[in-house]
Amino acid sequence: MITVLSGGTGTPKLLQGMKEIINPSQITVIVNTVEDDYFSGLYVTPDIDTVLYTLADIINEDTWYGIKDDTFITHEMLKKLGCPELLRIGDKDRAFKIQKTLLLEDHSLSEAVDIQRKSLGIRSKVIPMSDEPSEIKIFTEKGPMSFHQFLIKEKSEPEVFDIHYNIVRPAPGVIEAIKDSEMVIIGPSNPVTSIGPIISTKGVKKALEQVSVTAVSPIAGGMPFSGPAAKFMEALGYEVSSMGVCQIYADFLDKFVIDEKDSHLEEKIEKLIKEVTITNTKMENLKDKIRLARIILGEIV
Ligand SMILES: C[C@H](OP(=O)(O)OP(=O)(O)OC[C@H]1O[C@@H](n2cnc3c(=O)[nH]c(N)nc32)[C@H](O)[C@@H]1O)C(=O)O
Ligand SMILES: O=c1nc2n(C[C@H](O)[C@H](O)[C@H](O)CO)c3cc(O)ccc3cc-2c(=O)[nH]1
Ligand SMILES: [Mg+2]
Repeated sequence: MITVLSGGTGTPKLLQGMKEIINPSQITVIVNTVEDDYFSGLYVTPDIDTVLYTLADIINEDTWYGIKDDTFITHEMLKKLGCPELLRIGDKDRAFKIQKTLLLEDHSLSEAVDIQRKSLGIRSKVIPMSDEPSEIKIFTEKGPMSFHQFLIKEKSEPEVFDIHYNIVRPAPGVIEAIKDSEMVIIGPSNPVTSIGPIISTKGVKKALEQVSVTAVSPIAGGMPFSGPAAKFMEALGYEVSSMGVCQIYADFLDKFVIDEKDSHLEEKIEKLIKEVTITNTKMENLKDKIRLARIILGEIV
């Protein structure tokens, strides 16, 4: 069994490559829930839905959220009716979110996700990091705001001073999945607001210290490939580099895959962890994703 820790963009790309070279039923994905929130009365779990749509091959790869070729009739009508949504939710995607919201009336989040996973014919297990609600606050020059206000309304522009989120208990199966795994892969997701909440979940760090953990850097040449990771790492006092990412994971990390642009960091990183692999970590197409997955899985495939 391989367990993967995931957010909603970088790691789902890697999952596309992994499921091509190992039996999907051998994969368990533990997903970030810190951004989960209500929009238009629906309980939206962005990273979970992206992972489910990716494993079901229906993800919109232009945005890394929502369903490909979806329509936005309800979203546009809501705007006309004067109750616009912060998130641009598609019509099929909305149906999926309505189903999850209804399931949550008498199921936990992890039970609801497992029912939706099966309804999409996905053989990999998908587990939310926790069944407990999280709350995240981004402290900026414009004052404290929610993750989506910062990301979407403010387009990640304001300067960030700090990030706070509450520590939650793991969902059933999270600690067991880590402990029973041949290897745990930390995908190239935002180390602060995607992987940070997962490794801060009670008992997860201790479990990671007992197994083989490999991570892929979401940073190359001092820059993230996308999104606000640089601002968040700076706010927490980490260098915006693969070295900074390595320091965030240093307590439990065994192997680290970094980009060719960071080969100058190899020696420094090897002082912290056993094994460094240098390769092209940019995933532009399925070939890239399979090549990177093969390097990470090594002798397992
Ligand atoms: C807003 C976004 O959060 P989320 O959608 O949850 O995304 P993740 O945290 O899962 O991933 C963002 C993370 O991914 C890195 N990324 C993107 N493409 C690539 C790639 O081709 N290779 C690679 N090694 N990393 C990639 C990117 O730099 C981001 O840091 C968010 O927080 O950004
Ligand atoms: O940046 C955006 N992210 C959108 N996201 C992604 C969401 O903001 C995620 O939290 C981020 O990708 C970070 O994980 C959506 C996710 C969904 O599940 C459904 C709809 C959306 C819509 C948007 C959007 O309009 N803009
Ligand atoms: Mg996310």
